[in-house]
Amino acid sequence: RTIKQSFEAEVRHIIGLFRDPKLPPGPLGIPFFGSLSSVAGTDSYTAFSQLAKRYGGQVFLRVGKKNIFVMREPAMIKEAYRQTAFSDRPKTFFKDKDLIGNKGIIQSTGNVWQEHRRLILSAFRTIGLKSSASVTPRPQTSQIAEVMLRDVEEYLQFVDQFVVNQADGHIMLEKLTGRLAGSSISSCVFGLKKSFADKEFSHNVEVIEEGFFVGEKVAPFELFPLLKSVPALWKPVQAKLKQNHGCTCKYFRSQIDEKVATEAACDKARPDSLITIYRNEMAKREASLQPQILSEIQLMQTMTDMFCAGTETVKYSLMWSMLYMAKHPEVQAAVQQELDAFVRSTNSSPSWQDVSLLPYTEATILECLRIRPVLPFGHPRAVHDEEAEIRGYTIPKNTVVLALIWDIHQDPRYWESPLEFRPCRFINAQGRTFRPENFLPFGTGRRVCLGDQMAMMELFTAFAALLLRYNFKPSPDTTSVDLSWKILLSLLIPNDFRISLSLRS
Ligand code: HEM
Repeated sequence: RTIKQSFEAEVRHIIGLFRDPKLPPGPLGIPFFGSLSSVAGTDSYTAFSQLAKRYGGQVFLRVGKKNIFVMREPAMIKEAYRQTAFSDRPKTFFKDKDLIGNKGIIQSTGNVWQEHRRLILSAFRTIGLKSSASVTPRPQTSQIAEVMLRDVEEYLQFVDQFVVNQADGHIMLEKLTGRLAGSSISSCVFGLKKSFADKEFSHNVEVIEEGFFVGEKVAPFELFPLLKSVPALWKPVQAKLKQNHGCTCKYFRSQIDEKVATEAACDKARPDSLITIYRNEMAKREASLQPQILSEIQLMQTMTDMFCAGTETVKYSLMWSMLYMAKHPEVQAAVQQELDAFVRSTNSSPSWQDVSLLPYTEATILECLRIRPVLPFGHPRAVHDEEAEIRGYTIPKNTVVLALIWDIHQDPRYWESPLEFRPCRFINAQGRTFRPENFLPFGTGRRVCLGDQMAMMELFTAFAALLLRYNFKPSPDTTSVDLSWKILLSLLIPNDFRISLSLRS
């Protein structure tokens, strides 16, 4: 009966596609499979990019059970992503009630999302992770910059060990870089310093990393939910999802307890973490009997989300920057020259507070984010409650929406010689860095990345420290640096992260 109903629904849907002239252009597809054949055989990014080009800058298609709308024109993306109608997230298994449901910040929607986004933004301003309107440097930001510098110093001690023993060192370097990104979130956002040697912390970073691989396994079930009726296929994936979710919940629950236990020693008038600010706000609302959206469970999911959003993105961005330095020794030398001159004149290690004095270093990081944006189609959005309108097209309810940020970053209409690695494109005539309007590594619109400034602070601090201390070269067992890539769920990651580091004299 279910199969018959599904078949009828398919036929109705396909007929609908044929008849609706307001849908954006795209391939027609066949019952059950939709346009699977148009996207199979290559990675998802390339497939969507080719289709969007073929259909004039946007494409609407159906793959299995999902409607997908893909855009590659920056003006259209900005217009769509400003609208509430395009601000939802796809309904995936992660949104099931016994997993994440409507919690946290990444998957949540409606009031829950709005309240959490507002609260996190305000907490980030208080902590010093987001600029407020004022241009004067804030003491909180310089304190955070110091904390990041200390995390990076610990990272370098571990990287030194890898430099001594380089056998399989690239795997070690990748793991350490993940831990650095995680420890920054912990110390700067949660106000809890974590040592790289802390086993529980390292395990949590690994579970979050593994989440992306598990997410890949879930994808076929999202497209073809009928596959879930084959227990041998679905049960192991479902069990892994639940196990990892349980593990992260337990870890972040313990982090809240740890923070509460140390809170007494903190200055309550100057809260130093998202945990404290969140709990203070919760208590305030409880006292004034306001309807409660905030809760300990919501806080736990919000912490998980911040950790997920901020760990792999920063880790892979740093890995790409190391690969690009090994590939472009002339850029590497120019960055090192700028950094050496800074250290000679100030006798101190560069932190985020010095970014304006090191424009070429910052420009090199921006160029890495342009040429290898780690979220090349952003984080998927969705149209849910009602259909949406954009440029005369109607996008039906329940459509997944993707923005091809990487296509924009490689488009010769917006960038001169876009395939070349040229940090100077981010430096203006006055010698200062700037961000062109079609530079979108952090997305755009209502759900634009909340951690963009934090990410830049981390990348700058770590990249500057790495280049001051090491030379990057191709690994001796390869002929040249491999800049090829693959897609891991929604991340753009290096195909082969083999690289050689040596201490500078
Ligand atoms: C190089 C590093 C990073 C990159 C390239 C990046 C990029 C992005 C992108 C493209 C989005 C999707 C925006 C959209 O839906 O339109 C996003 C969302 C988000 N990012 Fe980042 N991100 C980075 C680091 C961080 C860090 C360090 C944090 C937190 C500390 C963070 C927190 C978030 C959150 C919470 C969201 C979801 C926002 C929402 O749904 O309202 N990100 N990021």
